[in-house]
Amino acid sequence: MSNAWGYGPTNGPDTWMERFPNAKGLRQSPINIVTKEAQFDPSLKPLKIKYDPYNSRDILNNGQSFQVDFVDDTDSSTLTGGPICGTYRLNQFHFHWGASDDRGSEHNVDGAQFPCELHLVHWNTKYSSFREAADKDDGLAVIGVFLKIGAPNAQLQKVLDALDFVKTKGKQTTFSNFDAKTLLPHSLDYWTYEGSLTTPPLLESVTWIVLREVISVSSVQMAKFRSLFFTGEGEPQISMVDNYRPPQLLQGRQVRASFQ
Ligand SMILES: NS(=O)(=O)c1ccc2c(c1)[C@H]1CCC[C@H]1[C@@H](c1ccccc1Cl)N2
Ligand SMILES: [Zn+2]
Repeated sequence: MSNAWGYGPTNGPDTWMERFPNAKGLRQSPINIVTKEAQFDPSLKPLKIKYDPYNSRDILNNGQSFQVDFVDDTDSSTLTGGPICGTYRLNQFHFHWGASDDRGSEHNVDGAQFPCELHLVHWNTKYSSFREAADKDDGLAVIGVFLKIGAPNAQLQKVLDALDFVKTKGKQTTFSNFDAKTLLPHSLDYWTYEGSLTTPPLLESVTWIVLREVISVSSVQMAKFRSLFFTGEGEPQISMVDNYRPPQLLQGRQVRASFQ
């Protein structure tokens, strides 16, 4: 079996640089956000997020996480404003989580990790497709949302209920009429910096937009994330947990805040 990248002891984040030289780049993600060093930038615009539930298509276990894919052939689910120029289309969202509630997020805030982090991935429509945008400096914009242990999240539960049908790598099922906006917190205050994909190919093409306000998730709901497997049907089962990359060096980058 090819030694595909993953999160295990022999193919995890510390080995990725062997096959993906971007790992040693100067704008890698995630990072630890030091809130006192994030400078308020009054020129930053509010985020404008318009998601159409009609665009949600399916849910897939891709062997590293699970993702909800969106039809992105029109401008009906878009991100504009904020730190970006132009219009970016929602392509998919996915999560990263830990084996226990004390870890799991990719970005840290003042050295603290959350049990889970949601990524909503958008691509710049100045390019013809996600794949064309994926390796351009201004190609992608990812909204990061932290999940914190608290009350059960009814909107998230709609996604978690579908996980029974995508337990193993490669499993996919229809997931229609889902409004991704219902996963967002009330406040759209954010930190932003120039970074990369947090998994191979680690392309340095992402404008990161990390929301300050968290959404809730219960411990029972976190256990549902951990019921997935990295492995395919019929293979020895390896639980899908700790699918996060640790924080990378800031390398002189500035983290800006949309709020004072
Ligand atoms: N944690 S994250 O948000 O920074 C992140 C990291 C890596 C990748 C993704 C999201 C997503 C974005 C859509 C495609 C998918 C993926 C990919 C798959 C097939 C081909 C290219 C690509 Cl890039 N890679
Ligand atoms: Zn991600």
